[in-house]
Amino acid sequence: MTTPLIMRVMASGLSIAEKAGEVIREIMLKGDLNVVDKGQKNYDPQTEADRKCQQMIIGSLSNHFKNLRIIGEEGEEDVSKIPKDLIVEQFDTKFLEQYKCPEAFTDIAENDLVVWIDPLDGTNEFVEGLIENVTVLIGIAYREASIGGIIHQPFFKCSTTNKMGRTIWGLKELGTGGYVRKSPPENKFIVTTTRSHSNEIVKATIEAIKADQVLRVGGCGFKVLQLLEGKAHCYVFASPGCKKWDTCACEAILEQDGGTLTDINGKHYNYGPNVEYPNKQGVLATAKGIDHDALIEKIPQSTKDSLGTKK
Ligand SMILES: Nc1ncnc2c1ncn2[C@@H]1O[C@H](COP(=O)(O)O)[C@@H](OP(=O)(O)O)[C@H]1O
Ligand SMILES: [Mg+2]
Ligand SMILES: [Mg+2]
Ligand SMILES: [Mg+2]
Repeated sequence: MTTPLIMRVMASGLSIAEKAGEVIREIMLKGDLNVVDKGQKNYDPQTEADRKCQQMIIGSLSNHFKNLRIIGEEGEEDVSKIPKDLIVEQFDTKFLEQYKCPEAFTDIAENDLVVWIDPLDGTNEFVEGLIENVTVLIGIAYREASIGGIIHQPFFKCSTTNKMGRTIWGLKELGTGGYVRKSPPENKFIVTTTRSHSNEIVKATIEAIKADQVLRVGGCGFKVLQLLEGKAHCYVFASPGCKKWDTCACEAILEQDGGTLTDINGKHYNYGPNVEYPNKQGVLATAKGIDHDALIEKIPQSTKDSLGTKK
């Protein structure tokens, strides 16, 4: 019997994400990030690593899955022009040997899926040398909902093996892997939020939550890792700045872990092929066991009004 598509996409994504991590470390070591500002109004850096990893991920997935719809942060790619040495052929065989496809996903076809790629999440922090914040995000949507995700953290150093890089994954109805989940402390309430994209509404919303501690770090992926590993109770970003490629992988992993990721009104985003890219109603995520609805109640009405309530 052939391996179901969703398992092959996951296994290919796991291998590609690891290789993308190597590319990011190499470029960092070389020392020239070759930064371009792609922002219209505000500074929005893109480095050599964002560009090369996007080519690697899109080129490699398209090589195996010709009809897969892939949307990447750095724009359209002409797959025929992607250098051959960036193509990753491997599938993570350990993943395929260890896990069986969930019953609900055995009959998925390529054109039922949309894959959302953030080749390097936390670019601002990468440029500033805060490398722990950097992740590679591959999110899989089926029938408009996020069902699978991969977060690779290239600069994570394993304390026992000293190996650089780790890959965290989640697939609906199957489970998660690559990390050890931890609950956040019970004696205080910690919120994590943006470090480099704040504004008056973002600040006022954080104030209203009255957290005991506010962590300001880069990247949607890194903030969700903080929720998985008990470093924060919730992630609050009352801004339309995050895009579908930031949240798709994160949502699947966090929700499979028992947490929740929605907009600030508690609604899940639609990750279908024709949606707008910005998450216009912001991002609200809670770790397993944290009351998501209670957090929504704490968001000021003025914030909800300013971000709107439509899809
Ligand atoms: N105001 C804004 N303008 C552009 N991008 C924004 C943004 N606010 C958030 N983002 C994007 O959302 C991701 C997480 O942001 P933050 O680190 O501030 O929490 C980053 O992804 P990238 O680093 O992949 O571009 C960042 O660029
Ligand atoms: Mg991003
Ligand atoms: Mg990015
Ligand atoms: Mg970017």
